[in-house]
Formats: sequence, C-alpha cells, structure tokens
Amino acid sequence: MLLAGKNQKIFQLVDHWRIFVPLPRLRLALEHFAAGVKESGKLSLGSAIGLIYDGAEFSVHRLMSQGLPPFPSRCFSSLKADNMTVTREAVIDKLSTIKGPDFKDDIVSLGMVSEIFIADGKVFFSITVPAERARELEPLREAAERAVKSLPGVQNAVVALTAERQGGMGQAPAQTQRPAPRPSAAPASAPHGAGAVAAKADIPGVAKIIAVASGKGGVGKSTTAVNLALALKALGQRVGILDADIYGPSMPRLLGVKGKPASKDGRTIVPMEAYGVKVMSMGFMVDEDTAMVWRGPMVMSALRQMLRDVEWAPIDILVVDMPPGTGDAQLTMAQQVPLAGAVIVSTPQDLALIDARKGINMFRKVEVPLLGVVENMSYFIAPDTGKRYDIFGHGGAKAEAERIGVPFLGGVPLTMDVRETSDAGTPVVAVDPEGAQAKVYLSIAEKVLAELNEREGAGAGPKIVFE
Ligand SMILES: Nc1ncnc2c1ncn2[C@@H]1O[C@H](COP(=O)(O)OP(=O)(O)OP(=O)(O)O)[C@@H](O)[C@H]1O
Repeated sequence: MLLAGKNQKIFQLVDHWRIFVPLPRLRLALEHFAAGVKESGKLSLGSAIGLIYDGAEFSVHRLMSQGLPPFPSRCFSSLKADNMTVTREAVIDKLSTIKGPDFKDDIVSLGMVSEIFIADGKVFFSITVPAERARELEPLREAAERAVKSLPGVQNAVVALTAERQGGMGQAPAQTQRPAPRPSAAPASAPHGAGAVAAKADIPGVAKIIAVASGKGGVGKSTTAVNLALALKALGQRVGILDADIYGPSMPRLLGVKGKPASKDGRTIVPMEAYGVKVMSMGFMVDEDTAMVWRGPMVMSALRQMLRDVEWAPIDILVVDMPPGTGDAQLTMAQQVPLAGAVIVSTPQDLALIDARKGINMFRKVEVPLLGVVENMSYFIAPDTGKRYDIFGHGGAKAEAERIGVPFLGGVPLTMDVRETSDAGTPVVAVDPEGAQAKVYLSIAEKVLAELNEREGAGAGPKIVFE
C-alpha cells in the first residue's frame, strides 16, 4: 500500500498500529510519539507517520520512505502502552470466537480458559484440555494465542495448555507409577547394543559434564542451560557451554555471539567466548538459515567433534544443552557423552510433566545420575505489583520430582525479563546478577554443585557403559 505524504513524496506503508486514542488525548499521544522520534534522531515526525481517521477511530501509520532506516519500535511501544488498555473482557470476547475441541461451542463457554492475567500489554492464561487429546489440540492453543495477539494493545500473549487434573497433582500414566529410588541407584536395565564396545572416555581438561534436557521443546531448556552455566560461573566455576541442539542451535542468539570459531592448527577448534564462558555451537559453523539434513551418524560425529576437537580445557563444568525430546538421537547422545549428571527442565503443566518423566527415564536407562528437576515458567510475577500468580499450575514439577525421588532444584518464574534478556543475547544472570531472577538461577546452581559433590563423594562418577 502506498500513501502520499504532505510533500507529495511517496511513502510505503510498512506497518500500522490502530490506536484507540480518545480525541482529548490525541495531542498528548502525538507529543509523546514526536518525542520518541526526536530521541531517535533519525526521522522527522512528518515523514514518519500518517494519521487516518475513519470516522470512528484514528490509526497511526508507520511510514517509511524508500531508503530511510526503519522506524524505532520503542516509539510505537511507548505510544501503545500509554494509550491502549487491554481489558480482560476484550480478551474473553476474542476467545469466545475460538471453537473448542467439539467444533460447536467456544472455549470460553466450555469453561476451558483459566484466570486471565494482563500486565503491561502482555496477556497470560492457560487452556484446560483432556490429557489424551493434548497433542492434537496444540493448534487450538496456537489459535487462541494468535487471536489474543491480534487485539489492539496486546504486545504479547503467553498461552499454555494444561491437562485436567484427576485426583490431585500430576497423576502419572500407569507405566511410570512405580515409586523410583534415588537416581544414583541406577537400574540394572541399561541398554546393551549389539556387542560394540564404546567406552565413554573422559575429555581431558574437562572435570565434569552435565546435560540440560527436556522431554519436549519450548519449555525453556536453552534459557535454563545458559543461565545455569552463568550462575555456575558466578559461583567460581570455570564453565563451558556446548549447544548439542544441532537441529535448532540457539546459543549464538541467547549469548549474542556471532562469527566463526578459529582454529590454530587446522585440527582443533578454539571455542567462542561470552560473559566469561566458553561456548561452542553448530550455529557457529553453519548459517542459521541453512537447512541441514542430519542423519544419525552425522549427528554423532558433529557432537563428537564439538566435544573432543574443541579446546575446552581447562574447565570445571561443561554444560551441554541437549536437543529436546527423548528419541533415538537423544538417547545415543546421553549414552555417548561421559555425563556426570543431568538436569531436567519442565514446565508445571501435567502435559509437560509426562514428557519430563520420559526424559528422566531415558537418563536412568543409560545410568546417568539425575541432578534434579527445574520447574520453568513456574509462576508469574506481575511487573507492576510484584504480586505472584499461579496461573500455570505451579508446583507440578516439584510434586512430580518428590514422587519419583529426584531432587527438586527450584522454580523459575515466568517473567518478561527472562524472555526479553535471553532473546536479546543478554542473559539475566549476566546482566542483572543481583536481581531476583538471577538469584533463582544461583540457588539452582548451588544445588547442582551440591548434588555433583555428593555424588563424587559417594564415588558415583560417570560409569563406563558397554553398548
Ligand atoms: N522463565 C521464563 N520466563 C519467560 N520466558 C521464558 C522463560 N524461560 C524461557 N522463556 C522463553 O521461552 C521461549 C523458549 O525458550 P527456550 O528457547 O529456552 O526453550 P527450549 O526448551 O530450549 O526450546 P527449543 O527446544 O525449541 O530450543 C524463549 O522465547 C524464551 O525466552
């Protein structure tokens, strides 16, 4: 769409924001907006926006004449936050347009929507679905999230699916109901392959390797891995991070590291460094948009190289961000890497816990000690009031950890700080080490160290597994 500006120059409409500004506040809104533009020093107000009044409301249009730099988004967000209030009623109205699993009634009248929490233009709620239909109902969650995000004034929406709780917190499926011993007592059923003997040789100069894993994607495993690694560093450890998630490497983004690692001798690789931590990721080796088709042996060979051909030494702890899931690739990795222990990340919902249980069972199978469970997005702290809201079923992972005899390492609240800092390559432990979020990760790191020491003291180091 092209619009003619005041001086007849042609501007391209690149974005627009419908803002509901009551007429008496319009001037104030525009002044606010102009201040933002001035501060940016890039565009003049006249060339940057256009106002359209359609008889009912104004919409502000973000215009960009060819060749000019993009408009700084913070001007829009401040304007937006200042002038638009999202109401619970508007969210409910919108959600009433989403049909439930029966395709007849909407999710609101079916009573599937939890308490809705709104802070700072961000909307949080969960949708309760029958456990057995959870996976097929993921599109429903996405539709609800999309619908709410489309509301004027909504900057972000976080929607979780949660399963119906029957008879209390997180009932396990039948096959995992048996009470489990402390993880150091490994089961006798480690898988034995077809006779190949592949001992998990230690990596010289790397004292301990721990895996951060999750049963499914999107629960915050990589965010936890990064902040845990930085917290371990803050506790005086020399730390490295290995991004073993070769299908979707996220360390370059989470740590804000760009470039390719160097090699001094053409054989070994010098790891990159961020916030005093050594880091290696497949993301440094291939372009982000290069689609890689990984076959099983390639995965293992890439991982082997990133473990053994990288100059990690000397470090105390190498934190491995595992690929999500519990399939063959993950199992092989868990078998091949000489792990001193594993940390499982889960969100509190029953559904995530089912996957977390699979992760726990996978590590037990390969005799890797479980250092504990982290409940991520455990509860929500309102940024304005500091009040705590348990909208995502807080406590599920703790109860589950206790039930199966795995240490509970702590609950990380869902906050925009964690999201924004980690997605911007500035993890919260590094940039706000005294803040409440960092303290949560520090306490988790202390527990991880204690678990590692306890195991070392008990002589339960990594075992050699024959496959
Ligand atoms: N405690 C938290 N509060 C708010 N946002 C969070 C929190 N933890 C993670 N996130 C956000 O959730 C999203 C997914 O996180 P992350 O990439 O760490 O998950 P993951 O489990 O590693 O995902 P994948 O398996 O797809 O790589 C990111 O946008 C991240 O910033």
